[in-house]
Amino acid sequence: MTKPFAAPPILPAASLDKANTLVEALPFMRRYAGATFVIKYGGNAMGDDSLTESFARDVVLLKQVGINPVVVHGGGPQIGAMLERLNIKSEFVDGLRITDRNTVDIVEMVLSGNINKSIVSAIQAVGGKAVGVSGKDGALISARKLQRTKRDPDSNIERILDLGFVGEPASVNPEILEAFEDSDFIPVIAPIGVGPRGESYNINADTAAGAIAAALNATRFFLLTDVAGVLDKDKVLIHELPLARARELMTDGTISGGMIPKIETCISAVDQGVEGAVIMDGRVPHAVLLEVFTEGGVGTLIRA
Ligand SMILES: Nc1ncnc2c1ncn2[C@@H]1O[C@H](COP(=O)(O)OP(=O)(O)O)[C@@H](O)[C@H]1O
Ligand SMILES: CC(=O)N[C@@H](CCC(=O)OP(=O)(O)O)C(=O)O
Repeated sequence: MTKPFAAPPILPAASLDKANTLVEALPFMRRYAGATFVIKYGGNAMGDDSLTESFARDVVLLKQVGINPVVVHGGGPQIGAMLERLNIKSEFVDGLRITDRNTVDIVEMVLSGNINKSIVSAIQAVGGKAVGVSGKDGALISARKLQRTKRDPDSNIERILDLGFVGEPASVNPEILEAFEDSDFIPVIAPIGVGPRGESYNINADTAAGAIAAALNATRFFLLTDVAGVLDKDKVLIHELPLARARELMTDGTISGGMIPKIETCISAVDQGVEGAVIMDGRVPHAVLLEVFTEGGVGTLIRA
């Protein structure tokens, strides 16, 4: 006798959603297997322990599915807090911290010490393996002093600004990072550069991350910030931004303030061969996973 047909059990909607999410992720896992992703993790996204934990889980998952994540971190607010504790005044020009000899010591201590090791610990606490390096290790980031000029609005004379030990990457030697590619270790990089005489330079973390993404020919460069992505004139998120359009939006003033150096960094990374740069909200839990493994993503994708 044939068995009566048994109706399949009805899955609760939440379980079905989970299954669909996993199925949706599969083609992305295939597409990105073996790819390098450089992720800039900013100081503003670090304040909250649960956010740091969700970021660490995302990075570990990427590594687990065969992607090669490289983390470059900032720490502006944390440097500011330490300087304040030590009663050292700090000023910014065009978003860059004026960094005298005293300040560069503190910047290096906070970035390569406290912050770097707390991200390494966060990754290890969720089961990953991480190793912290600064741009000085393995001569990863050779830096030169950043030259800045500013036009005086009254006299219209261009003046040279001395930002002290603020540097820009002169060259990136990715050898030390290549050593981690075939290992289980996730590199976590502090944006400190080394000058010709072994001196330390304070490099804006977006800039350092962009230079590393370019040197590694990364498939994706993620910039985690505190807005959903690039917004248009009506404050609506732009999902895809070709390079030419990005330049137009800077010229017509739609992109301003802190977003300008980010876009410039993304344009330069894409110009140098990075397949796509994504600006997205690091305050959204699991922002990286949602961007990588879901259709449409969550931020603004900038590409050629
Ligand atoms: N078109 C734009 N789209 C999104 N953000 C913009 C735009 N133009 C200017 N911004 C500003 O840029 C800021 C991001 O830069 P910034 O504050 O320097 O970020 P972070 O601290 O993460 O480095 C946003 O919070 C926003 O105020
Ligand atoms: C030259 C310069 O300004 N360097 C930055 C480096 C840290 C950084 O960029 O951190 P966020 O990404 O968190 O802003 C600074 O001293 O604050």
